[in-house]
Amino acid sequence: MFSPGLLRSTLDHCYHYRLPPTTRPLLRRHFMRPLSAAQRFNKNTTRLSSMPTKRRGRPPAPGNAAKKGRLTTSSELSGAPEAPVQALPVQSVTDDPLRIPHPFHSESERHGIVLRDFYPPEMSNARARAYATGTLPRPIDDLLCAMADTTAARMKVTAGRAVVHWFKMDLRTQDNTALALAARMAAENGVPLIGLFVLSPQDYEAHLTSPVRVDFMLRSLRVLKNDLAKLDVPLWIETVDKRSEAPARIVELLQDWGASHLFANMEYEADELRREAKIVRLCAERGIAMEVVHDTCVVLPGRLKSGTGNQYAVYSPWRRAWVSHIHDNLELLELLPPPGQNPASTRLDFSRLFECAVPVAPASKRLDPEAAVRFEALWPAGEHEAMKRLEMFCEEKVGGYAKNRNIPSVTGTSSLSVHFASGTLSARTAVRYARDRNNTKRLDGGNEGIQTWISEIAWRDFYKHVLVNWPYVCMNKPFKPEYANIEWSYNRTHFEAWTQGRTGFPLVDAAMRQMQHTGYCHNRCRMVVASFLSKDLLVDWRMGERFFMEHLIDGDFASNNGGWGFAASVGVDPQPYFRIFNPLLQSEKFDPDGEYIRKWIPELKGVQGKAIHDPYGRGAGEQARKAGYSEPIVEHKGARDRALTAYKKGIASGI
Ligand SMILES: Cc1cc2nc3c(=O)[nH]c(=O)nc-3n(C[C@H](O)[C@H](O)[C@H](O)COP(=O)(O)OP(=O)(O)OC[C@H]3O[C@@H](n4cnc5c(N)ncnc54)[C@H](O)[C@@H]3O)c2cc1C
Repeated sequence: MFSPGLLRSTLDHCYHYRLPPTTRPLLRRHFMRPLSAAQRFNKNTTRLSSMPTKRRGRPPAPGNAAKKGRLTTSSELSGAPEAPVQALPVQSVTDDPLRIPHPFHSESERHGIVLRDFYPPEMSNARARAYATGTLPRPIDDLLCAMADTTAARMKVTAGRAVVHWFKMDLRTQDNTALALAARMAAENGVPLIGLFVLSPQDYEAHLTSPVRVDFMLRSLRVLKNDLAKLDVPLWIETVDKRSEAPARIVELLQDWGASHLFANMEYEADELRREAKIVRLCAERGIAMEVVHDTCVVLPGRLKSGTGNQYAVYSPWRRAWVSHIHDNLELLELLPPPGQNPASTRLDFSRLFECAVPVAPASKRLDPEAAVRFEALWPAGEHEAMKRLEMFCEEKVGGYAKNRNIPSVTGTSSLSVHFASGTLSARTAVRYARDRNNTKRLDGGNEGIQTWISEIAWRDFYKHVLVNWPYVCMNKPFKPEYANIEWSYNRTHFEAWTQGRTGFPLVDAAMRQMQHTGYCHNRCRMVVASFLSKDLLVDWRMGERFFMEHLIDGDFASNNGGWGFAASVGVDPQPYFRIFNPLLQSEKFDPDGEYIRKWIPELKGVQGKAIHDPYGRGAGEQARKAGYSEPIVEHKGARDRALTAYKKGIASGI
């Protein structure tokens, strides 16, 4: 059973969406205010306009969804044809100034940054700012309103034949908020708990999920399925070809199983928040209660406010607030138990569900057999492996973390990001485990390695907080909208040299080869290569962001976007854009003996001394050339000047 403190915190996680009294009227006001002419136009012409209706960048028809039930008609949710629309005069979308795309939108489409199969053109900077100021509802507002509007309906729902937990990026049984709540409800009502996982190949395309990440998730699902089976809990895996069909299919499954409660943890990306808002409403229409709760962060996004009542946009003060909030609310670090045993009758009553096999990856995301074996050996999957890795790191490495974490040739970091990204480990468990090993039992005192490591996990929370409050970062816009006006380069030769580790800058090349080979790259090296692409090559940072997502095993939208924002100076980092990494100095400082470079660039194995950092500039050019290593594709000083000019001009352009 849960302790009182833990129960409180769980309910807080669960019912945060019922909104603090001060927020609720605000949101209500926002959603109930009369529609502007432009909004009325958008609402009426959604199907007449050329814009697709399912996309990350489009807000819900403002002010309306809840009241008019626009999002909850079954036909819209199921994608079935609707009754013919009365022909309305076709007006230009430019009637709504916020719908005018950004002037450079065709560049971002042409270079695969905005995926037009799924999303609208790149939005204007004005539209991004409208999200920032709350003039446009954020995706989280959609979900909060859906939850608020369905409260009465959900409260009335009585226990059905089963309770369902929908696993998403929370592939674990330990300390899983929604799963624990589902399990408790099932136990209290004497009905079985059922696990559900929805595999959507289209989502993998739209979200650029890498094949290694899909492979890791599927392997983790196998572990999860076995663990649940020991508790007589079935795990049903449903493949939904069209992502727009997922909401209706989920409801259908619940109805088949006679389940009247569905639990899920919240995911903070725009598509997911909007999808969950739809499912909440659809479920409520069908007499099913869907509960979406916070779980993935230690501190709920949006919970911490600065002295002026605003959301923090800078990490350091936010982290101080994060630490003191946890110290004041220690129940945030209490861990939830795994589910208990299902009734024995489950095996009979739901026998078919136990027969469900974990599918193979969709064709476009499948690893070749050699790579599959390699990645399985490199990255054992599942929550037991995550715990083993956490214990081993805290026993052997965390003490030296502050000293070693920036040295890529040393295995000084935890490599747990893959587990956080797939949810095989909760961030709470990691923080709690490390804190308990600290002599002060504080997050900001005692062992320096532990403190530093916990503050890195705080970065993960911070970037999710940024994503929730500035959701346009999830719609291909930079956090600082005016940085969208920089005239980036789309030089294919440069970009490919970067992706293949052939830029002639050894540290950059070593890092990119590490990523290609292992699906992972050291944090310092991620910063160096991201800075190199966006500043030295002036290539649109979003091409790099995409490439990372397509190759990383720990690809996580918020952290990846945050990291790119930091390195390209377009994000929350308060440092000015003219702080430009010098790849040579970075190499000398963080890989002084060239150990990391030699490991990943066999062509340079024989290069001795300091020449390893710059073979062509330091007398080892002939040797490097003979071994087939590229010459530098740019000259840093000139590239730096070019970047400074382009940044300055773009920001000043005032678009
Ligand atoms: C350009 C760029 C892209 C990145 N893309 C991703 C990504 O897709 N997914 C991802 O998980 N991390 C990303 N990061 C952050 C960071 O590089 C990785 O989290 C880290 O290298 C993972 O290694 P580790 O688990 O050994 O980290 P450790 O040093 O052991 O840190 C522990 C945990 O803290 C979190 N963390 C550490 N540093 C950061 C950071 N800078 N930002 C956010 N969280 C952090 C991670 O969850 C990490 O597992 C990116 C950083 C940059 C600069």
